[in-house]
Amino acid sequence: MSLAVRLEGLSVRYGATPVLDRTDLELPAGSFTALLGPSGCGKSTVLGAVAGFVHPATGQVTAGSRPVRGPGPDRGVVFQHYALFPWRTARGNVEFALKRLGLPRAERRRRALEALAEVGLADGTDKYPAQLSGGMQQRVALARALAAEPEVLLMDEPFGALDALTRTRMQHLLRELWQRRGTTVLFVTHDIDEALALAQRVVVLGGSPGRVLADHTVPDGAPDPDLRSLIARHLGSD
Ligand SMILES: Nc1ncnc2c1ncn2[C@@H]1O[C@H](COP(=O)(O)OP(=O)(O)OP(=O)(O)O)[C@@H](O)[C@H]1O
Repeated sequence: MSLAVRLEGLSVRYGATPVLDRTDLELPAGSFTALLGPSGCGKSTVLGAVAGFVHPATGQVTAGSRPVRGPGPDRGVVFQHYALFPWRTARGNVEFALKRLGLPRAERRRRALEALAEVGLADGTDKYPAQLSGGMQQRVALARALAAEPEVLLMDEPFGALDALTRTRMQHLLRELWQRRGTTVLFVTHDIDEALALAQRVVVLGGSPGRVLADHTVPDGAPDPDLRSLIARHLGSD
């Protein structure tokens, strides 16, 4: 089993405040893991450490075979707030993100159009963010992350601002994309049902400073109410 991401003894402090305490986590290549936990337990901090935005006080984060020293194109990030440039079209936003890869213009365009089609926005490529719904803007953000062909997709409550129906649609889209592409996904949420609907594995973070409280495999097939209650208990016991 090859690992896409490894956290070894990761501790993070913001100033004098410890936020994560010696956290270990391994993400096998191609896996889909949800990171679940109450507000403030350090979920975004774990994701930020893998993305390379947050630096460990102690411990190490490895992506592929390389220690993480900062952001890189091997790790794509999707946030709750889409952070699109309002003055660029959907295609322009995706193409712009590809500039840092040093790809020729024609290749940037090809990849942008392909990624936008993959997220169901083939007809919206020339629209500006203000002309797109929240769900569509999040599709652009997803296309922007996927167009760089990252090995790891890091998602921080990406559907948290969407209405229930759009959210369900986006969850289906994400599952499909993951199955098709085999990208390793780390998905932060505080919604237990979202975690169980999407992921193969649910890691519960909690405590202050945060640490891994539980790590569950999600069986394929029908929802498992016992697993749901067990995870809910872990969340409640924080
Ligand atoms: N840049 C920062 N400077 C200082 N404290 C921070 C910073 N970022 C986060 N924190 C604090 O660190 C703790 C963990 O934050 P983090 O955002 O990782 O938690 P979270 O579990 O993702 O929370 P939420 O579900 O609310 O997004 C919180 O107490 C938060 O207030």
